[in-house]
Amino acid sequence: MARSKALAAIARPVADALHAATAAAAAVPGATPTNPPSPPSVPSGVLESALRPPTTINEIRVHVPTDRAAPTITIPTIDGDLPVTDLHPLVSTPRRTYTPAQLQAASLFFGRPANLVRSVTSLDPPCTEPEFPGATSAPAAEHETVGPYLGGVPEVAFLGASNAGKSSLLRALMTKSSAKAAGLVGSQRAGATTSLNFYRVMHDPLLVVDMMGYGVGSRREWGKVIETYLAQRKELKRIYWLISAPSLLDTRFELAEYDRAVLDLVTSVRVPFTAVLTKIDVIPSTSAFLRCTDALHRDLLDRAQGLGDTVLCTSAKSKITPQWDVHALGDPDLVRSIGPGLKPPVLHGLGLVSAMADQARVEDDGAVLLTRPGIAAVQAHILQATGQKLARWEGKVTRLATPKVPPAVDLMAMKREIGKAQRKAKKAKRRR
Ligand SMILES: Nc1nc2c(ncn2[C@@H]2O[C@H](COP(=O)(O)OP(=O)(O)OP(=O)(O)O)[C@@H](O)[C@H]2O)c(=O)[nH]1
Ligand SMILES: [Mg+2]
Repeated sequence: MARSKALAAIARPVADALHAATAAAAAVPGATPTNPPSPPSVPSGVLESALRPPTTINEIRVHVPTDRAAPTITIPTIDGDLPVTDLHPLVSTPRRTYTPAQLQAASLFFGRPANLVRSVTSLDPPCTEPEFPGATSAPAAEHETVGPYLGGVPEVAFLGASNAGKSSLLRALMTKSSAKAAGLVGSQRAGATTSLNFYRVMHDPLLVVDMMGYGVGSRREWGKVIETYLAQRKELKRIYWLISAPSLLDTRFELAEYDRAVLDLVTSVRVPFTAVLTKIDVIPSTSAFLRCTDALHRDLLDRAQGLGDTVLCTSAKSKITPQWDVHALGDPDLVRSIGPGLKPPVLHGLGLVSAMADQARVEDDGAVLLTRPGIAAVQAHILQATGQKLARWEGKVTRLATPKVPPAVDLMAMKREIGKAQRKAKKAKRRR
């Protein structure tokens, strides 16, 4: 009831904002969002405040001295280079950390067969008024409720704009065969998922809901379904709000108008939520990665009233080679030396993501290949959000003769391997 009231209070402004944003996008077919003016540079005095992230991080410079003295990392600002230690409270990502055993336990849980148990296209009361103007016209809606069958089971939902990567992330959480059997596929076409789809792993008391998207490519009546579901579903324990890295790169690190409106909606329904930065494999550099997470944090701080607790970073691609500066941010010695608070896995960059990957492998040319970055962390997060006991699954991990998930990344070993591969490559080059 309280949720409904809160929703009623903001539904109209949200719908208006969605209308404005979607109509603007629809007005010029194929138009890309106009780039906002560059944010002003921030004087270092402002950066000292631990409450707000910086509004500019253009580039990070890393200087690693040859004499093994402590390296320095600086960020250029209008007041000169700012040592990165000063930025620690601002640029570090507060996130839950999981032990390797917990991550393995979560993967083990999701490694079992999962099913699509229900698809819902419309919720009672029937939707009569379009809430996402600018979207295409509606097919005849089939009205149904989620039903008593699924009542009482804690659930989490994947919310995000069309094409944000919701279905792909869910597919990455499950085994290939479960995802195939459940018909869970990602699609290049925005608006591919047209219903609320409830998935369940075995008979465990946990449902993961893949939602239809909002924004460009969505349909009018979906907005009402999304709002009603978020506001009224008492089983909903946590919302995972997905923002794709390509969309942030396109808009020069600004959230789209409709994403901001949805952030306000999510905040108003008072369901805890977690932001997920998806498709991190397309991010071209460490500084772009920092600016993506920074943009999300800024909006979470400004608008989410402390409800959105963290930013998880994921790629649904099974293997990625980040193009980031491996030596700068993945080097544990370096990481340790730059400041007490700035150590893995809190650090942005490769250190953070590789710590979240199931496995990191060094290729012959020294490139690092990460397997399923962020996926096990999302699995563990979901288990915690729905009250599953990770410890119960940890026990099973140790009893398994061959754990399905490879051991967690050893950054030191990775560093040694990178050095070895690079020396080998150099030698081969000299010989040629
Ligand atoms: N590079 C890259 N592409 C991705 C990733 N995740 C999803 N994609 C692609 O993004 C597109 C959209 O993915 P979906 O999972 O269908 O997105 P969605 O949010 O479910 O979209 P709707 O169902 O339309 O709301 C597909 O072409 C995917 O292959 C990722 O981690 N990396
Ligand atoms: Mg989908």
